[in-house]
Amino acid sequence: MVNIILFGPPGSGKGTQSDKIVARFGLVHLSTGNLLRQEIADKTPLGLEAQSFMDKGQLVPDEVVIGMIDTCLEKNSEAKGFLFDGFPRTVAQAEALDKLLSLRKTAISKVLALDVSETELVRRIVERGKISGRPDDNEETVMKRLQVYRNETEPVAAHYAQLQKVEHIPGEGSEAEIFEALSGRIAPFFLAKVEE
Ligand SMILES: Nc1ncnc2c1ncn2[C@@H]1O[C@H](COP(=O)(O)OP(=O)(O)OP(=O)(O)O)[C@@H](O)[C@H]1O
Ligand SMILES: Nc1ncnc2c1ncn2[C@@H]1O[C@H](COP(=O)(O)O)[C@@H](O)[C@H]1O
Ligand SMILES: [Mg+2]
Repeated sequence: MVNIILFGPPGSGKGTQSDKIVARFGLVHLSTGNLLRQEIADKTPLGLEAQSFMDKGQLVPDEVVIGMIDTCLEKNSEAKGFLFDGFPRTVAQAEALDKLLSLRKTAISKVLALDVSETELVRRIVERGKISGRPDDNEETVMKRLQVYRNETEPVAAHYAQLQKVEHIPGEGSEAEIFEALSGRIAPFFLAKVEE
């Protein structure tokens, strides 16, 4: 299996690039943000619990998102690999993911981290807020989300850097350029499989 974490702060382009990556490589896209927004739209108890955290730019409790990912891994047991977007966001989530994958005799192949300046992140999210309908797409909430990212999510990169799994990719430029840079890091995992 090929398991990629697309890592980066809010607004760095994870969702945009995920759509292109799954189309090219056939990985299953697991975006915890999208899954949580679907739970909210469906008015499930999980969605109701998550909504208050999301609207304030806070993280949803670890056990909630880890449970969602476990269910998705189970449902997609035949997948050739996964593209994780917005997960893991805490070291506890990363450790849980490593365990869930190892139970399935697989592991994270690569963490691709998109680097974008804070000014550009805020600009993109405020712009996206004009059309997204996301209650957390406004300047006040994005500042909170960036603070949470620095405090709780950046240590996830350090966790995978210890395992030599992290590569940084410039996240500013055209979507096509960024996609080619990401694809160039993912393709070798598929070539290696063919040569085995
Ligand atoms: N290379 C780029 N240049 C300029 N704008 C971009 C680029 N890539 C994505 N965007 C725009 O920036 C906004 C944020 O992108 P996207 O939704 O992909 O980010 P994200 O990392 O998934 O954010 P979040 O974590 O908040 O879900 C979108 O409106 C998207 O169209
Ligand atoms: N992995 C996650 N852990 C905790 N909370 C999460 C996680 N993924 C998403 N969330 C919540 O949803 C919003 C939006 O997420 P996006 O990835 O930006 O769509 C995030 O601020 C958390 O509240
Ligand atoms: Mg996104």
